[in-house]
Order: sequence, then C-alpha cells, then structure tokens
Amino acid sequence: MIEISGLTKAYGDTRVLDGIDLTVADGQIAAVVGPSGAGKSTLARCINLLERPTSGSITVSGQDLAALSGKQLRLARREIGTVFQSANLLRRLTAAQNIALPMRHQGVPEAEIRRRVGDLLERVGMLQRANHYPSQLSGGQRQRVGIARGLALQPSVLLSDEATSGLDPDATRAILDLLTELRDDLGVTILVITHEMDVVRSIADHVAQLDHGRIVEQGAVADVVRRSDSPLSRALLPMPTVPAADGRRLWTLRYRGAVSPVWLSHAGRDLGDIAVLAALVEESGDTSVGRLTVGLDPRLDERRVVDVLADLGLAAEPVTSLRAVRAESAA
Ligand SMILES: Nc1ncnc2c1ncn2[C@@H]1O[C@H](COP(=O)(O)OP(=O)(O)OP(=O)(O)O)[C@@H](O)[C@H]1O
Repeated sequence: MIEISGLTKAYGDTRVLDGIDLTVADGQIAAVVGPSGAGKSTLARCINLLERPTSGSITVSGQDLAALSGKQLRLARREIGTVFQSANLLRRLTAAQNIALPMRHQGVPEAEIRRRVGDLLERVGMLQRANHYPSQLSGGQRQRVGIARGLALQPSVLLSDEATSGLDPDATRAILDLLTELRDDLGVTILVITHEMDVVRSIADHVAQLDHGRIVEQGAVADVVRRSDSPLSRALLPMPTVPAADGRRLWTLRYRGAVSPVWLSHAGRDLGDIAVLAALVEESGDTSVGRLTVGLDPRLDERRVVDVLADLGLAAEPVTSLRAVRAESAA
C-alpha cells in the first residue's frame, strides 16, 4: 500500500507538487495522468526516493520514506521497483546481467541471484533472450527486461514511469498484460505514470489527474467513467457531440458492468422510443463500461427518466451543452 499525504516539492520558490494526497491499496494499479509539465515525473522521483520531498509523507508498507535517511533509506528503496520510459538498460550488459545488477549492489549471494534472474526472465517471457544485449532486443522486449529488473529486489510497489510510451500497440498490450499479471499473481501494488488514456482504461483500478502540481480529480476508474460532466471522465471515454434528432431531448447514459443486455427494450417500455445517437463501450479491467448519447421524448419528466434508467443500472444525465441546446431548439 502506498499512502501519499500532503506531498509538496519545491525548486526554489516554485512549487512543482503542491499538497498531493493519493492512496493506492495493496494489489491495486493506480494511474497518474496529466498534461506535460503537470509534475508527473517529479512525483515519480519523489516516490522512488530519487528526490527528497519538501514536505509531506510517502508511506509504503507502513514506513514513512520521506523521514528516512542513510542506511534506512537504502533499505527502504528495495520496497519500490521502478520501470522507466525506454527501460534504461545498460548497453554493455546482457538481459540477465541487467536484471542481476540491483541484486549485486545489495550483496545478494551469487547462487540466489542466478536463481532469481532465471525466475524473473521466465516471468516476463524472456528466458530465451537471457544472453541478448539491449541492442538485440525490440523496444517491448527491453521493457520486459526493465520490468524484471524493477522486480529484482522483490519490491511491494512497482512504479512505471511512461513505460509504454513509444511502444507499438501490440507491445503496449503485452506490457499492460504483464503488469496486470504481476498485480494478480504477486500482489504487487503498481503506480503507473502515463499520458495515455488507453493505458488507464486497460489496467488501472484507480486514476488521479495531476494538473499544475495538484490532484484535481481522482477516484476508482469504474466510478470516474460514470461521472457526469467531469473532465477526467470525458478524457477517459470521449464521446462525439451529436445533434438531437427529431426534436428529441439529448441524454447521456453511463453504465458499468452488469447492465442487462436488453436494457434498451426494458427502458423503451417506460420511456417510449429511444434513439441511440452515439455509443462507446470499452473494456476496463475485467468489466465493461459504456457511454451513450440517446434522444428521448422532451415531454418526459426528468426525474422519471433518471429513475427508470437507474433501476436498469444506468446513470442518466440530460445534455445541457450550448451546442446540444441549440441543436434541440433548431430541430
Ligand atoms: N530539477 C528541477 N528544477 C526546477 N524545476 C523543475 C525541475 N524538475 C522539474 N521542474 C519543473 O517542474 C514542472 C513539472 O515537471 P515534470 O517533469 O514533473 O512534469 P511532467 O508532468 O512529468 O511533464 P512531462 O509529461 O512533459 O514529462 C515543470 O514546470 C518543470 O519545469
């Protein structure tokens, strides 16, 4: 479990992180997203102790890392494995030697290193390439070795800093599957720093949006995608703007997981004809999330629409954007 509380980082007079509160439960994957310059990398460097926070605490498995120094700090570093963008492997070392490196630095006995390197190579599907140098590996393969190296000291937390950026879709998918396996099989808590919303949708349990050094929105991904009119929700499941058809009133519907496959006909019994104008269904973790724009009879009572759809597991919200209102009144 990672608990970040009141984390602030300043360079001179400039506060790059400003009162970050973020908790990632054991065995969960959390994603931190945000625009360039928001402070994502600085947050990552504070968490893996490459930078000292100016104030606040970072507690991993009950230990406040920000309060440690010297030997304690070196020991605490083992708790957090990091995977960097483009893996950062040492060119002159083979895959196996790169993975062994953190263990050598910590004085792990050679026999134990050999055993663990073998296990790790197998876990990340790279056993056949143990003796390849980074230049002989693809970007996705290098990243697998990077992940194995990040796990070498058996950390409870894995920090992934833009680990999939620059990879093609297949390699990205394979790395995301691997991270999910690590969470599920080893119970590793994973914090993913990314600018890719696909990554969040695919693997994250929790998402936090960083902007100008502050977390401006966060929550369980399954809840965030159902939020109405939230910037993070729109970024996660963007919908095209559609004009209302035939004088209907536009509504946005959201659902997650267990919605009846025949909800539309059920809802139609109470609400009359439902025009589906746009729909987006995504797999998020092991559940599906959906967002639709529908057109309904404008004479329907708002409360009734919300209640009927809520009974069917859908969150409904009338669309009130200027464009939609214009489209409605023009129809
Ligand atoms: N060592 C430093 N000294 C002074 N300012 C810094 C330092 N490191 C980062 N900053 C500033 O902190 C802000 C956040 O930078 P950071 O690299 O954490 O953002 P980011 O969200 O990771 O951006 P990107 O997605 O572009 O990598 C930027 O305005 C940057 O200029």
